[in-house]
Amino acid sequence: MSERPPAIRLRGATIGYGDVPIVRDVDLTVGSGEAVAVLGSNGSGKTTLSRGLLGLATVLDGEVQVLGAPVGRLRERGRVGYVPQRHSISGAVPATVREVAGVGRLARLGLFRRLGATDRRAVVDAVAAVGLADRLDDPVAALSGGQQRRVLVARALAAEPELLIMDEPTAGVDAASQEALADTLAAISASGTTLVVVTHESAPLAGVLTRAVVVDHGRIAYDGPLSGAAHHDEHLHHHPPERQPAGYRMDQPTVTSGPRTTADRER
Ligand SMILES: Nc1ncnc2c1ncn2[C@@H]1O[C@H](COP(=O)(O)OP(=O)(O)OP(=O)(O)O)[C@@H](O)[C@H]1O
Repeated sequence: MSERPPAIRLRGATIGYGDVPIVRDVDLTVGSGEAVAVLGSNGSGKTTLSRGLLGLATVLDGEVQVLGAPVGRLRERGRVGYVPQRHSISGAVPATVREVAGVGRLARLGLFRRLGATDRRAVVDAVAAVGLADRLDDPVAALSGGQQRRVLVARALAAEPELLIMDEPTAGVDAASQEALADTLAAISASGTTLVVVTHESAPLAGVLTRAVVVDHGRIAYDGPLSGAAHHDEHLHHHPPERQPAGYRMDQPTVTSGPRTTADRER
């Protein structure tokens, strides 16, 4: 048995935006090293739950602890990696794949440190892990949407986080790359990293994710083996959402992007 605290611990947690609750009265413990799928229909609250773990949505009631610390109080933020729900990196930023992945590594080091040889190697490894080794020095703007999505995954991997939270990492990613991602996540999981993956398509990652949490109208409707989740989530095969919020900048450190505003959502 691990002596580490649970990676995630929610007790009576209500999470929302402003003073509007979205996820209500949730109890959930994810042990260190677990690999969990968060499933549920569009709008059920999956993203809000994951953003609550990152301090990007408001904890309105109850307790939310991440890696043993109340949310927002974790000092080394690079211990938690996040792949946000975006289909691609919006253009206009003249950065290369290596540079974007490097930003993820900086989140671990603190922004004013420089990348050393070990860090640079971790960045290259992360990019290779998502199958983009041959695109390292290409501008991300020259990549396809699915490839840009993989760069976001590499950015999170580069920090070698203890807890990796991914929102729809396989959306818009082709089958071969999904397989590569599954292999990468399997390796990370085997090394002890805790995985929480919000997804509409658990099949590509079924070999990695063992436990499923199904969110329905802001509450947990099922928590058990992934194999038993399907009939609790009749919307599992719905298409992932199409939203692409404005104002997103890929040069932001991994977990510091602010919550979406109402204005963003209405665009
Ligand atoms: N920034 C926000 N401000 C206010 N309400 C929000 C915000 N983000 C999401 N919501 C609302 O919270 C509810 C749950 O949204 P959430 O994104 O958590 O759902 P989801 O289960 O991840 O859905 P999807 O599968 O479509 O991504 C929705 O009703 C949505 O309108």
